[in-house]
Amino acid sequence: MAEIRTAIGLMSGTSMDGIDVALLRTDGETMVEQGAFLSVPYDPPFRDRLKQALEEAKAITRRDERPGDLSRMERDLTLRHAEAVELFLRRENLNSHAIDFIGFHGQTVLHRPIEALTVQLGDGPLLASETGIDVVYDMRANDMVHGGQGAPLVPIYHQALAHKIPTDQWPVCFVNIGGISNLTFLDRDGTIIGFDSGPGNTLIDQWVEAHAGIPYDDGGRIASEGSVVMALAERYLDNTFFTAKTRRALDRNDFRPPQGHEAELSDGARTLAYVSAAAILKSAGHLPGFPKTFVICGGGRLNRTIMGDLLRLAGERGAMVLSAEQAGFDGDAMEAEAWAYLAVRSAKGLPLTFPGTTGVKSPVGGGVLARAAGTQKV
Ligand SMILES: Nc1ncnc2c1ncn2[C@@H]1O[C@H](COP(=O)(O)OP(=O)(O)OP(=O)(O)O)[C@@H](O)[C@H]1O
Ligand SMILES: CC(=O)N[C@H]1[C@@H]2OC[C@@H](O2)[C@@H](O)[C@@H]1O[C@H](C)C(=O)O
Repeated sequence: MAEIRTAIGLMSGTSMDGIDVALLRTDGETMVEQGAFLSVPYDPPFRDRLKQALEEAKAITRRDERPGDLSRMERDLTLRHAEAVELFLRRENLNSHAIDFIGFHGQTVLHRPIEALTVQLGDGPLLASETGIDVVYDMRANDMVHGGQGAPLVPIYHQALAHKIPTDQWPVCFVNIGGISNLTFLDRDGTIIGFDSGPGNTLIDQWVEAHAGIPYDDGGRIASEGSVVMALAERYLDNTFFTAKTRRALDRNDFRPPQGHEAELSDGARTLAYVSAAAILKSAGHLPGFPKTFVICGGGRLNRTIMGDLLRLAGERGAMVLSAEQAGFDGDAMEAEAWAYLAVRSAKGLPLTFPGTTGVKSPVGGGVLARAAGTQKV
């Protein structure tokens, strides 16, 4: 029997809302047993520093460069991850010796697949020495070296979970609506296709922050009071990203929020919620078949306006839309779980990405292993 490992996954996503911590026991293949989950939010000043880091990162031309405050930021971010692990272990009454690996995503500050440039802030060796646990980090870079888009990486984890969906409901499409949205299409013949599908919550967050001073539209309530400004929605949906022949991984800055004068608060939120849902359906047009079931994960599933639009748009084409929870999963924990799963795969030398998921030439592994004493490439 394949060896079972215990791993902690750490995700700090494009929404920059905090650090998600998830425990997973897995063989890195079909055996997956979910454990506890903890979300540690960033305080507003730290979020502001992260936003500033995205600006400073625009100057990076080589992935090891850390202009401006980025070195200090990388250290502070890593120490916050170490604190999150410590808090998690304490709360779960676990000893660090019980954990084989940490899968450390870090914070993406720049992602330019056309230039084969991806930068995640996160110091693996520092996290390993702070926690005393082996850390697998930098899991996107090797994919890009081999011609991939460097994202998404979560599809292979979705595949490991998908057996929970009854086979008569396949093909199934997992959709993660985070800062950016991405999807994974799985069919019974083993087909696995994944790509970024559009602006998830980023535009909505930026809109309500600029015009109402709040970080996100809780429950989609503001949007529910507005109407879609179709001309504005179409401007986003006409972006060449949706019609290009090849799928491309997105950077947080690929879509910009509307100008203040283009809509009033609730109409803007309503329009951007519609854009989030319609973008997913538009991107799904590039799949080899239309899914029978959509499973919606990530924070966007809590925006009832986005979910309502998805139900209507997918329903018009005969598909069912389920939240992660309705399908038997934890929609908040899934990405952090994925990073734990990927860490175990990386340490076992199993591929992380595939031609159908990132466009990489052939399946490749990735990640760098930082031993609690010393670093090596895996
Ligand atoms: N209760 C809620 N109502 C509406 N939206 C919510 C709610 N909770 C979270 N969100 C949205 O979800 C976002 C966070 O989602 P999530 O944590 O899945 O993203 P992420 O992991 O940071 O991003 P990515 O998957 O792109 O890396 C928030 O920024 C917010 O827009
Ligand atoms: C470069 C980068 O960090 N991309 C993220 C981002 O957030 C969502 C989407 O864009 C996805 O491509 C990816 O994260 C997920 C977890 C992934 O790689 O599967």
